[in-house]
Amino acid sequence: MSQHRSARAAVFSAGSWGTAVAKILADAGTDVSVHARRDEIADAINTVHRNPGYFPDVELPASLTATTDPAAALRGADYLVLSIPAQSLRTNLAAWTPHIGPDTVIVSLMKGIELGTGERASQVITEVTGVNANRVAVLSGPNLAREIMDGQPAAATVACPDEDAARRFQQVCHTTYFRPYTSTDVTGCELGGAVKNVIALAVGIASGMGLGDNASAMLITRGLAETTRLAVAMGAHPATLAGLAGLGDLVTTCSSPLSRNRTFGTHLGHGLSVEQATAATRQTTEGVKSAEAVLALAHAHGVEMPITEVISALLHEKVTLDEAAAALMQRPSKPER
Ligand SMILES: NC(=O)c1ccc[n+]([C@@H]2O[C@H](COP(=O)([O-])OP(=O)(O)OC[C@H]3O[C@@H](n4cnc5c(N)ncnc54)[C@H](O)[C@@H]3O)[C@@H](O)[C@H]2O)c1
Ligand SMILES: O=P(O)(O)OC[C@H](O)CO
Repeated sequence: MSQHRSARAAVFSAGSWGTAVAKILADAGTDVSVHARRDEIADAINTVHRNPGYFPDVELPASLTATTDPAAALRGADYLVLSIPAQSLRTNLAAWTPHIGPDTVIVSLMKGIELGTGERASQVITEVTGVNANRVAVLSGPNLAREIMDGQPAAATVACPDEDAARRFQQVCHTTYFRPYTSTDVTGCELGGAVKNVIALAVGIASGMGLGDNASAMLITRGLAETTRLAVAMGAHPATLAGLAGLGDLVTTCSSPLSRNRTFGTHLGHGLSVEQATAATRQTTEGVKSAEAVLALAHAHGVEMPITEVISALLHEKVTLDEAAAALMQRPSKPER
């Protein structure tokens, strides 16, 4: 990247988190081009500097532009920032790959595991694009898009096997309200981000069933234990799961009514079916699909994940709410670990 020009980032797509990260990047002085699927969203970003689909009340930096043309968005990009539903990544990325430059670093914002393959987003990215893993990074942490759009303070982790690449992206997304740290533990960050969505479904369900804060704390704490067991079995560093992309994200997602995963769980706890809860949810709720993929990883790695197991059974409507709660409470007694 030239020392004489600003870094340039292409953000795909103009959803909730894509828009928030595009704003962070632009506020940090990075040139940003957002790829939107719909003409009216791209036009509104370019003309009135707002995204009417997600944050009609927030004015975006005037330097932030949008297009529906992937080639135009990616032209000269130092960074391709990907923020689409994890289950749609493989197909979309295959279409975008011919436009990715030879030195472009790809940054995943996605918190999901691919069904069928059990792959994390960074693995799908290296497989589909052929880009070396040293050019693939992950940004993850306790980051509710709505709060960030309001300029409220937040921190996150940028993970990449190449620590210099992580440091460079850290610089281009560091603002007065957004503080990124670096890490080389991509596996830990991605698993922390994906599994917390499943645990947030559980906490939402408990809340919807009218259970108290003790039950929420139990699910958060034991949820972290099972997340850490899986992540460590897959090569992650345990400290990552105690950090922003682990405990931090788990706490914010399980506590906030802004979380789509927690809210989806609350709907289930109120007695809605999965179909009804899906109909009531407009935005991406990664945990609903990822629960099954996480459970498959747990089985493949011989790791016990009782909360994930019960949530997966509930999502497939194999157990009732009461049976799910009883299944967790009546497990054999054991030491805490
Ligand atoms: N919203 C947040 O607060 C937040 C924070 C951190 C991470 N994330 C993660 O970011 C990722 C994106 O979530 P989001 O909140 O932006 O979701 P969203 O539903 O708000 O936006 C998703 C975007 O992807 C596009 N999209 C939907 N289906 C698609 C498909 N099949 N093909 C191509 N594009 C498609 C939509 O048009 C939209 O632009 C998820 O993995 C989520 O876990 C979200
Ligand atoms: O709204 P959710 O449940 O997808 O959570 C959003 C972010 O991942 C919180 O860090």
